[in-house]
Amino acid sequence: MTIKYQGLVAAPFTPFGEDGQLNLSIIPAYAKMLRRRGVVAAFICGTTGEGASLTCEEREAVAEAWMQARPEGFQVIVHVGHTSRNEACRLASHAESIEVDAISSMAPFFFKPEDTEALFDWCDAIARSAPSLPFYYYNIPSMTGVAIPARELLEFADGRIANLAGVKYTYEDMDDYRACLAIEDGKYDILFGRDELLLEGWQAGAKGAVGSTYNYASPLYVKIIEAVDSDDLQEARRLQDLSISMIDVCNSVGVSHLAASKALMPMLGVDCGPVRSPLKQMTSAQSDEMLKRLEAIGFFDFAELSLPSV
Ligand SMILES: CC(=O)N[C@@H]([C@@H](O)[C@H](O)[C@H](O)CO)[C@@H](O)CC(=O)C(=O)O
Repeated sequence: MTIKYQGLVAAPFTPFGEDGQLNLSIIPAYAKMLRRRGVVAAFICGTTGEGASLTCEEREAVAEAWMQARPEGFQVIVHVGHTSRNEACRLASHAESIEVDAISSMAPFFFKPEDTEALFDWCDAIARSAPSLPFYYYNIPSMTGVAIPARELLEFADGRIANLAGVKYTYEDMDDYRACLAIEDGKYDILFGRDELLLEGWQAGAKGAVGSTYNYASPLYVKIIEAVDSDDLQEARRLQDLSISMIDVCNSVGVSHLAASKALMPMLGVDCGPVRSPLKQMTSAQSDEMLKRLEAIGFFDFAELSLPSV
């Protein structure tokens, strides 16, 4: 059952028009652009995709649009997590009915699972709603407030959730990350989710990584992976430092990292529009400031983009 995603998986932004409604028409160009820039799959409706701010009907429409648009061989993983288990199960069944490649769910983030068994029950119900699809637990304590070690969940669920494929691991606990990879010598696919630590994740044994900055800076990360794989750690560290500087800029312009980085997408030919409430939209002054600071760190060279005229 376990499939291994090898390489970069982007977590796409959900495209909205200026009216704040879905703009699905750009998804074909979005999928082609990702593929052309070295990305192997899309993890949709997650954090970057503002999945928690979409209705279930919108999430289904986004999943259908990616399935119709995806280039040959490009995989689609659908995040189906929700605060209502019934809705999460419904989204999982829908994902199975349109034959996506895998599903994933984060822990519920209002009423939270109090222990490993409660988290297992949550994942089990969702995974059973799409029994033919690989299921990934989405570990993202910074957003859910649930920091149950992923290794504990995998050990508890082992042999009980038939389609458990692994974890999408957006956390900095490298001991737990390594412990997940070590279970039966790599039985589970543990996708690394912290772009600013990709070097560390790859050294620990990651084979696949999911992230938001792979939407617009994938060439940089392709080079980090190549440098680690060829034991050129000095070069890998230099490149990872550029990623950290880029993320620092997007984190410090006065809006969320998500809103700041979504505003970069028109440069890639895919205008994903505004963010949805409650996130704050960037002002044009903030955007100009961000572009100036990105230019100063060489972003347009390492992300292989043209500097827009401002
Ligand atoms: C909280 C958050 O958005 N985390 C990002 C990272 O790619 C993150 O943006 C990056 O590490 C920069 O901090 C991803 O792990 C999220 C992700 O894959 C998703 O959108 O579901």
